[in-house]
Amino acid sequence: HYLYSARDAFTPAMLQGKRVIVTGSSMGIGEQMAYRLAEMGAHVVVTSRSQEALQKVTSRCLELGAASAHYLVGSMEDKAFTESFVARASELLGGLDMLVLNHITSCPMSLFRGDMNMVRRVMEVNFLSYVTLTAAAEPLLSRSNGSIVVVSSLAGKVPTPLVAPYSASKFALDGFFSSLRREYSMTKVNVSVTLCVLGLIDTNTAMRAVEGIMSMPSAPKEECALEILRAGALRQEEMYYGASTWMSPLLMNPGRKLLEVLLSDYFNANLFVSKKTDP
Ligand SMILES: NC(=O)C1=CN([C@@H]2O[C@H](COP(=O)(O)OP(=O)(O)OC[C@H]3O[C@@H](n4cnc5c(N)ncnc54)[C@H](OP(=O)(O)O)[C@@H]3O)[C@@H](O)[C@H]2O)C=CC1
Ligand SMILES: C[C@H](CCC(=O)NCC(=O)O)[C@H]1CC[C@H]2[C@@H]3C(=O)C[C@@H]4C[C@H](O)CC[C@]4(C)[C@H]3CC[C@]12C
Repeated sequence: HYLYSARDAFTPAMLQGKRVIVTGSSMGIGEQMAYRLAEMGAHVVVTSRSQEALQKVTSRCLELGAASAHYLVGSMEDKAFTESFVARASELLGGLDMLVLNHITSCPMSLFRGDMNMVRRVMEVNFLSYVTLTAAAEPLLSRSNGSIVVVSSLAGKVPTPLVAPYSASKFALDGFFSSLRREYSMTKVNVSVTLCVLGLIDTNTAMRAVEGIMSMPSAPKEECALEILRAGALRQEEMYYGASTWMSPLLMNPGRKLLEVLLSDYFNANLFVSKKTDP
């Protein structure tokens, strides 16, 4: 009943006029999220390293009905770009209602053989830049009672060979953003955090990456994009898409949820009267 009623509660009007950032949106799932938002009449800012691709995406967003569409070019490996990005994007939007963290750096599927530069780059782009963007967005999202949407993977819940650095970055997202969600709840910060756990999606990147390595059914990026935005708009804690139906109950991990609640009783409640609490 809960899942059915939750799905019914979503209407495109929920995102009409909303001010939304989508990172990693020059292609793939991010590009499709920009188009779904445009179709719903949202204000969008898209970003990645490729200006030409972003120009095409923003033009298409305006054709599809976006209330406004802008792009900012830069790499999330560049700390100066990452640290200034949210301020620049929210200037264009006139505020911020939803931050969709989606970008990833490329890393081929292979056995880990000690490539520490690869591990550092993956953790920097796939994880640390998400934290930097969130820190900058938090005051704006608190003001709008907004939402953070974090795009993750089955590989961020299930240890996976051949993608150890990628998997580590996705597990890190779960640890950080699920903990941040607890802090928001305990300090009455009305910002939702949605972790999106995806199976294989038919983007060019993923199809190329798994070719000859794995045979796994893939789900359509267009529908995936809508499901991510639906979960964010409904302020769901987690969403599962593109994995087999029988996987979802296993991924929900009720034991972890129970421990989350039980362990929070051990904390001194006085520490959580304000978000600006020093430990
Ligand atoms: N496709 C799949 O099967 C699955 C995908 N996911 C997740 O979905 C999300 C999107 O995946 P997908 O659409 O396949 O990825 P794509 O490779 O299609 O898109 C990645 C995006 O990130 C951008 N990007 C890459 N490097 C950087 C950088 N250094 N700084 C800023 N932007 C960068 C790319 O643009 P540019 O090159 O122009 O910078 C592009 O827009 C990821 O978080 C991924 O982990 C999760 C599970 C499965
Ligand atoms: C390897 C992909 C990400 C890095 C990349 O862009 N490589 C290409 C390149 O370097 O040019 C991974 C992006 C999505 C992953 C897949 C995913 O997350 C779903 C499954 C999760 C499962 O635990 C393992 C298999 C997955 C299909 C996984 C495989 C690796 C990616 C394609």
